[in-house]
Parts: sequence; structure tokens; C-alpha cells
Amino acid sequence: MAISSNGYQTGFGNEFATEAIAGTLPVGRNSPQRVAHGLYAEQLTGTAFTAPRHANRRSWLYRIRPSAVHGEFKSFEQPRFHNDFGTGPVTPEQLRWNPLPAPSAPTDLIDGLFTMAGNGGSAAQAGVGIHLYAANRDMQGRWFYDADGELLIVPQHGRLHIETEMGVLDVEPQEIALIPRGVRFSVSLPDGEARGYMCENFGAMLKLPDLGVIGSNGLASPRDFQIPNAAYEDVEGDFELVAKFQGHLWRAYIGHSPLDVVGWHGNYAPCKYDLRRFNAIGSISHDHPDPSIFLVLHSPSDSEGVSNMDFVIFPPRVLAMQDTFRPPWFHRNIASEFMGLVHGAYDAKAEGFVPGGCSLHNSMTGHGPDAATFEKASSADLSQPDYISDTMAFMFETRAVIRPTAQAIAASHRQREYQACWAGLVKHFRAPA
Ligand SMILES: O=C(O)Cc1cc(O)ccc1O
Ligand SMILES: [Fe+2]
Repeated sequence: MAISSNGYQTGFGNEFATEAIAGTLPVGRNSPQRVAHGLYAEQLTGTAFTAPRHANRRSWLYRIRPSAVHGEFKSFEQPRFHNDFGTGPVTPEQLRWNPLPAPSAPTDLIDGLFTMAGNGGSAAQAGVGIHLYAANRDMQGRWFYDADGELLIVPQHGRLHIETEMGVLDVEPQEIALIPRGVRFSVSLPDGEARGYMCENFGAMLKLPDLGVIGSNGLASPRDFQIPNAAYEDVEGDFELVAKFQGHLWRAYIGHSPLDVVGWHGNYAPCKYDLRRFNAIGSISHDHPDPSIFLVLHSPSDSEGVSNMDFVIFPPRVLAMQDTFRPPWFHRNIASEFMGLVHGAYDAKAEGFVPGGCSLHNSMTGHGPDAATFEKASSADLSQPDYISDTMAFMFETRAVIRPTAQAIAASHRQREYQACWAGLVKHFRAPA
């Protein structure tokens, strides 16, 4: 069983139409009395029926069997992958981790998920679940869907071949994949192993930010988002469908591949985006701008301007600001910040923040450049620009505090000495005589 890519369409949130067999899509209606080729019609909605037109997302899928056809759901445990973010005290300490160790036993993407942190939950339809994955095996005869949230997958090492109901996404490090709530998929690993990050967004669907005074271009361009063309398989066998529903995993027998959608149309679909295409906007006079300038996608909350989650990147760029401490400043924010590094080095941390690693700085926790970065940037020659190259860091930034899981705090890959990176920031103050 393997479906290869049937190519892509482009445009974030567009109305798409695609068929793997010509003549599949009905013309002038969505649900004709009989669908072409003996297919079933099925609607998949991602927003309320009555959501305003600009926010309304749904697609029509024309498939070999309806998605209702499968066995009984039974509880399924993958104890490292969950939404138990706890209700007790949460440490305000700065936290950092090394990459998740590679599995020793054969482990597919679902078994390789490790929940690091999160807030809110599917019942509240707000917050995020933040997970790492490390896998070394394809998902075999197994498909997954997440009813709790949209999935933002950030591969860090190894490519992912993601076969979804709506077509195939081939994703490599420095690209991201977005899988809408409910869409069934399986993942195989063309490089035999893979490691990365996965954010489960329980809130409103991710969207491109408004550009305001930036104008009509800049940041992530809608045309750079790639949406798969329909691709399907007609396969029967003894398989399993794994669902994530209300924070728990469930498993049902399924006698066929659910990737049986021959054609679909609509604006609710998976997509991928190459972060290297991001058009970074920055300061060309003085001062280091707020990181919102690097916003790729955001999940709005009910309060205007306050996101449930912002997905921000720190891509290669040129820094030319004058009379300025060029790296990120020391700061405390109302928002909470979970960061990861896909490639290279991050300009606020001379060492210790490694590709595949991650950090957590919660609301009002002081953080910023480490001592080595401070020393270097405080005396750097500003007559020359800094070419920040070979880098791709990112941040999941949320309005609610990000609660690390008990297993993340206890993990052997946690850097228990992280705070020491600021210990060298000695007193330079001398009161004028
Ligand atoms: O903490 C961080 O490294 C992320 C970050 C980067 C930046 O340029 C400004 C603020 C901020 O929180
Ligand atoms: Fe920060």
C-alpha cells in the first residue's frame, strides 16, 4: 500500500477542486442522487455551518465508502501521547530540552509521539498540545485522525510522506504540514527515521495574519501554500483506525483503507508550506522589532489581536540596525513561548539550544540572550550588517500559560542546568561619582 503524490494546487484557504478520475466531481450540485463511478458523497466541515463566509471552511469528498464504515471504537493507550497538562502548580522556571532520543524498538509516528506541554483542551476548543516525535518505522495498516485539533507538523530531521484522505503531502525539514481536524492520514518515513515537532491546535483554525501597514505582500505568501491533488487507493484488509477524541486515543477495526477519496472540492484541506519562502520584514534603522513581525500563521482567540496560538519563525535574514543590540533583547512577556530549532543555530543562544531541542519560557518569566551572546553583540562592529544564515528556529506562542507535562519535567533529555546560561551576566553598573 502506497499512494504517491499526484501534485499540488496552490493558495491558502482557496476553493479547490480536484479529481483523480475525470468526471468524479458533480457539476452544479454537491450531493446528486447518484455520484459518478458509484462513489459516496460526504461533507466534512471544519467551521460551524453558519460561520461567516470569509471564515467558513468545508469540503465535499467523493469516496469509495463513507467514513462511518468501520468497527467499534475501543480505548487505546499510547501513554506518552496525551493532553494531561495537569491542574496543579506549574513552575515559572526557564526550561530547555535536548532532542527526543531516537527510539530503540520499531516505532511509527503515532507510537513515537511524546507530549511536552500544553494548555486548554478540546472540550474548551482553546489552547494547544505540544508534542515531539521520534520514529523509525512507517505507519503500517494504520490511519490516524485527530478530532481534538488541527495538526501543525514541523519536521526537523527526516522527510515525511503523509498520505491523507485528500491527497499526499511530501514534507522535508524546513517545510511544515497542516492537517485539519478530522482528516485521516498515515505517515511513512522515506529516510527510515524522523524527528520533529507537532502542535495540536484546539482553537480556531490557523490563518494568515493581516498585513496592516506592511502592505499587500510580505511574510508568508498565500500562493506558496501547497494543497494536494486527490489521490486514492482501493485496498481491503485487516487494518486499524486510530482516533484522538477528547484527549484520549481510540482504536477501531477497519476493513479497508480510508484513503479512498477519488475527488474532492472545497476549502477545508491539508497543506504544506516551505518556511524558506517566508519574506522576512525587519528594522532597517534602529532597534530589534517584536517577534510578531515573523508571524507565519495564527489561531485567533475571541479577543481581537490576542492569539490562541501564534506560529512564528526566525529565518535567515540580514540585520543592519544601527546603535542597536541586534539579537533578541532581555524580556518578559504576557504570552508564553515554546521554541524549537529546525536547523542551524539561533541568534539569541550561542550554545545549548540545538536542532531538535526545545525551550519553554512562560508568562512573565525573564529570558533573552545568553551571556556569551550578550558579550559578543554588545561590542560587535555595527558598520557591517550581520548575515544571519543557516538558521530556522520557530515559536509556538500562546496567550495561556504552557504547562509542561510531568514526563517532560522528568525527562532525561531535559537540560537541568539551563539557567546557568545567564549566570555569566555580571554587573557592569557603576554609579557616576
Ligand atoms: O525568546 C525568544 O528568543 C523569542 C523572541 C525573539 C525575539 O526576537 C524577541 C522576543 C522573543 O520572545
Ligand atoms: Fe522570548
